[in-house]
Amino acid sequence: MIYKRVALIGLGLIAGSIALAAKRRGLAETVVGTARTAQTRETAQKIGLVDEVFETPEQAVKDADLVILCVPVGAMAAVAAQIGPHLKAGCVISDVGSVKQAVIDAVSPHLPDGVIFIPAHPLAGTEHSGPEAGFATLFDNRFCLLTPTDAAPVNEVARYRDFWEQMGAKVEQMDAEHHDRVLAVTSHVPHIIAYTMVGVADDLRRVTNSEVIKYSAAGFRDFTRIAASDPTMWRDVFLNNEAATLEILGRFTEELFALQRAIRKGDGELLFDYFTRTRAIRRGILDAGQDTDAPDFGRTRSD
Ligand SMILES: NC(=O)C1=CN([C@@H]2O[C@H](COP(=O)(O)OP(=O)(O)OC[C@H]3O[C@@H](n4cnc5c(N)ncnc54)[C@H](O)[C@@H]3O)[C@@H](O)[C@H]2O)C=CC1
Ligand SMILES: O=C(O)C(=O)Cc1ccc(O)cc1
Repeated sequence: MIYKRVALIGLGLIAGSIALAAKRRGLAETVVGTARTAQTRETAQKIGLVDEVFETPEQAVKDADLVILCVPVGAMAAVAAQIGPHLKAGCVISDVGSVKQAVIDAVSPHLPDGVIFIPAHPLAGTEHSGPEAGFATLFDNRFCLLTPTDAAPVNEVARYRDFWEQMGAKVEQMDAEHHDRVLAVTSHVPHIIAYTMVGVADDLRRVTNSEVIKYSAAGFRDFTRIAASDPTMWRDVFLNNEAATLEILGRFTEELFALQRAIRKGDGELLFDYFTRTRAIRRGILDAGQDTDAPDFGRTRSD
């Protein structure tokens, strides 16, 4: 056991997976939770996701040694304001938001002295959401990035790292701004590209009444999976990682125009060289052993 009492705020895919993974490995004596809607609370209770479901975040965090905010990034500030005065002295508070600097800025002002904030981001998920989407093996062999400030005691960071490692994750530490720049490239912009491509195909379908969906090949199917991700969550990601995503999107559109020009000019050499370079990147990922077990970026439970 690492923490006696763990409280999860928001009972969706990530909180559900934490509850199941922590229970599976006996990392907490008690895991409690709360969710905004009565329906989510009822479902969580019915499927036994946590030991106890509370109606309000204030009730849920009472006496908790570890509190994890598992709500959309845009909701973090309001939740922190609500629970701040009710946190146990010396407890650890964390979050799982896909963006880190904005969450630190939103949450920190609401935390009383003595509470230890260790932001985290598990690089694991699916396009599904809600309490029934969670599963115990979600974090197995996936990275979890911690972005604590210097104020967090080293021993508490080590303890929290242990918690994630025992849930199956590979834990690394970096500063929040760096995290947001890296994730803009590896996750946020790829998501907006998928949303765009599916939107374009949908527009075409309407215009030509063609059979885009019916005959969609594997590449497009992958886009549709990503583009089925939760709209609230992804709206909040872009609103809260604006600078980094805009910078990467700027570079992306420059490259896209270069490729567009090559196609128009019949510049096969440019296209071939470009695709040869990108193929090597994929092989690099495979060689690093980061794709063999991908439950999230590559496939889902239902595949
Ligand atoms: N879905 C994914 O693949 C991943 C998500 N994350 C991050 O984890 C967090 C949670 O995501 P999921 O578990 O996927 O979402 P989810 O939609 O499955 O669950 C979110 C939970 O937050 C609650 N909630 C929503 N708005 C709220 C509000 N305004 N106030 C209070 N509670 C509210 C919902 O009722 C629900 O219980 C997000 O910050 C997301 O960026 C991190 C890694 C992967
Ligand atoms: O489902 C997928 O392909 C994902 O990309 C999952 C995911 C979504 C958001 C994150 O912050 C981390 C992982």
